[in-house]
Amino acid sequence: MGYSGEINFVGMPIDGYLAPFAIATEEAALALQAISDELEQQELILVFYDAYRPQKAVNHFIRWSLDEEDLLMKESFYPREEKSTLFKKGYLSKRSGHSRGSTVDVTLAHADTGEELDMGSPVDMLDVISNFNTKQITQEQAANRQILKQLMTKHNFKSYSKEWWHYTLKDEPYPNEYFDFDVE
Ligand SMILES: C[C@@H](N)C(=O)N[C@H](C)C(=O)O
Ligand SMILES: [Zn+2]
Repeated sequence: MGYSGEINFVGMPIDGYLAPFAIATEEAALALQAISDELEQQELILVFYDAYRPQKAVNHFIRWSLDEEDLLMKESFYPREEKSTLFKKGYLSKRSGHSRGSTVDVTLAHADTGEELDMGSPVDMLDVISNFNTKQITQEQAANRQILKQLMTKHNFKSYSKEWWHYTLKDEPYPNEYFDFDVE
């Protein structure tokens, strides 16, 4: 839940993230619980990087993208992209599914060690290597992305071609509402 701290592509706590919590609609939360239950048999766990995102946080991302001089986190999060193109290229959205409450950024980890499966790029690496079907990763990394995708799609989440970690509930309960209450 990096947006309440400093380890994220902006490099500071993001507006509206007052605590490292994951909030989701009841419908999404129930589906995610079912996924977690199923993962237990495989000794894996779901790791959350983001869930509900206030619109004020999206507005923070927009302001940040317009500040050409602030390249504090470029090397770690968007080394091959210009920050001014991140929205245009689909790595960020001005009307984010996250603000509708039924979108999550997730990965898988081993239940015993907490070690994340190798997906070929870290969550929020804003780069072509994070595109689901990139050719820049190994077969094993691609297989790990498939494990996550199969599980999420089985439980009615749809994937996003630009970011292997980003999933939205298919029948989301608030398809046209962009919430703005704080994460706390
Ligand atoms: C920034 C990344 N975690 C993300 O969620 N990107 C999508 C496109 C979004 O902003 O909704
Ligand atoms: Zn996302």
